[in-house]
Amino acid sequence: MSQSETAMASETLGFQAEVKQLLHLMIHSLYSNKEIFLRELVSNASDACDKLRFEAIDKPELMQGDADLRIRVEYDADKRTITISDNGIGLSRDEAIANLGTIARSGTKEFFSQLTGDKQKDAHLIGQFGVGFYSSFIVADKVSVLSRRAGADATEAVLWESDGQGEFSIMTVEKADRGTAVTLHLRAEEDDFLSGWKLREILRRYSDHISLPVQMLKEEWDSEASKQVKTTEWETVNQANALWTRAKSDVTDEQYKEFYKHVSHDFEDPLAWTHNRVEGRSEYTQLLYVPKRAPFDLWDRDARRGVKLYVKRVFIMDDAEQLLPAYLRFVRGVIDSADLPLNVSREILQESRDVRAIREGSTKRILSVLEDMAENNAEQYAEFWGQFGQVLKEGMGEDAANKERIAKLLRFASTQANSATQSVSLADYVSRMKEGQDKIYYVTGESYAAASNSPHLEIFRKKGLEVLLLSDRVDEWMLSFMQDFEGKSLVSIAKGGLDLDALADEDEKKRQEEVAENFKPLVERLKASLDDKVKDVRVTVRLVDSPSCVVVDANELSPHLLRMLQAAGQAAPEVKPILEINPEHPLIARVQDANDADFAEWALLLLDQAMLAEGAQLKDSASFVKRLNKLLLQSA
Ligand SMILES: Nc1ncnc2c1ncn2[C@@H]1O[C@H](COP(=O)(O)OP(=O)(O)OP(=O)(O)O)[C@@H](O)[C@H]1O
Repeated sequence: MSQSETAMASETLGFQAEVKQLLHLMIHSLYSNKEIFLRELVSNASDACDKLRFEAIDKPELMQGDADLRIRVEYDADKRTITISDNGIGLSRDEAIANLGTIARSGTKEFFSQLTGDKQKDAHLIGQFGVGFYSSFIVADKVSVLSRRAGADATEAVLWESDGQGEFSIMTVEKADRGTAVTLHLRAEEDDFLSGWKLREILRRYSDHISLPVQMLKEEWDSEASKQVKTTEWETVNQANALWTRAKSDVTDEQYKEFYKHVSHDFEDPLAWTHNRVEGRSEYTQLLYVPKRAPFDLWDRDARRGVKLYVKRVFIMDDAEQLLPAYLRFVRGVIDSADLPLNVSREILQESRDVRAIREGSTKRILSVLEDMAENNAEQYAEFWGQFGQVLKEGMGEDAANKERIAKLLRFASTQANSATQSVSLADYVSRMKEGQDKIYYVTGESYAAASNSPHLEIFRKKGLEVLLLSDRVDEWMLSFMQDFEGKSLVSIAKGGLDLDALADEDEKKRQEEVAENFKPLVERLKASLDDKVKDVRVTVRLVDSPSCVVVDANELSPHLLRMLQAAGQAAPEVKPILEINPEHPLIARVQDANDADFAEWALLLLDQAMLAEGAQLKDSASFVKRLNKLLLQSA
């Protein structure tokens, strides 16, 4: 290496606690997959070259006469080292400290709290997190990073070194050329990697898709020494063209998968992908992937998104959020535009017609991938839905143009399957509708258990009518954008008067009217007694086993939504419930016979227990308990 190390301003710093934890876990859980360190370091080197190429659009002087970007992998069998070097953007001293000693991603703490100590589970989690640079320590007991930032003087280079135990040292040194060289001092048992053949094999497997040349020194057979010896000539060991520019037929599934790992920093294979060249009004290539697993920061609105933007093969930016709507933020991949200017900024992206065309086209593509999966591979779709269903639901509100397609992709829990798994599509529901049924019924609740035990379901269960059970946080919001599906309106069974007329025969209707008439005096008495606590009291047919329930008018916010608003600290209007009573329940007969002194207590009890069943918290639970005990004793 052509540097003279002047020990200037050397300091030793500690890793952030999470880095220490990550290093420890990684070494122990990823050991069976250790060759991935090379993929990660080559991937970082390639990113560094991409970044330089982008910065050089405005500042061509950064190239300093060396515009042939490339990555080199060398090994030294005597010193037992492997060095991965690039002539990319490089790191300044401050950047080295910030990027190679901390993890600057929000949610890192929460992520680490999920780790269990179980190697296999943790390996998955770490994979999701992205192992990156730190994977070097799986095979190395000392790592040196020598780097000079593009544009910085030769004397402003930096040498970062660590044994991965908790600290790293950093000093300012000299480096003749721009870029980064990462040198791994291999652990004693890792000598296998000190082989040109072995390293080439790993590079072809994991890094063939890298669009820059990955070079190694050519080796020749030396018959005198009876071994392969290195020459001084560099040769390129990968295909070195951008994978997405190749014809589909020239790319194997394995290559697609490896490329996915490079762009997504994911550890696992993707679930599906779509690769197309779009021509016409706007010209671009898209290679988009649906991951298998949700990243740990899927719910973080500021988390990085996954699609990289290239313009004519030049990397422009990571996570260009304009390229896909937010509800598809789980998608990873690359979009390469032939139309955008190279100096495109985030502001320009926002206004660009080309970007709009790309977004619309890419959204349609992803929806097609999902539709295809839903139709032809239900098991895979179920896996997708389990991970990303809640995010896709946001599309109902966010993407009016594709609402109908998204609606078909939705899956719900329902009384038919009687399980919390969301597997019922609206089309399934419609195909099972009873004769005379013209509505799609649903109920919302804080949890699956709350929804599936709702007293509102009683009559539906009795009549064998299917009801969708909704309990995801996003559901109430989604429902406000979903009035109907294929001409059938969606109706909450906990709102408004229940209109099951279409399903009741004449005798039943007549009987209901008679019952309502007979109970009029009781209803009036309850109204008077509960007064300002309820909006109305009425007799219902929706209950079978419960004596009472509460509902709200069809145009009012559901109690569940109100509670969510309150929990989020938002001002929520006060909505008085409508109390409905089940005339067939023995307790109602009991209330009817109560004397004036007890009647008020019974009325409150009917209301409070209905509120509880619905999931509300009572304002005065102590009085409820007292009242309950008093009335229990009376009937003993
Ligand atoms: N060869 C390199 N040249 C310049 N900067 C680098 C190089 N390698 C790493 N870095 C810097 O160090 C940072 C951390 O790298 P690391 O591999 O840990 O994470 P990452 O690539 O950002 O993402 P992930 O953790 O998902 O792999 C990078 O984001 C980059 O800024």
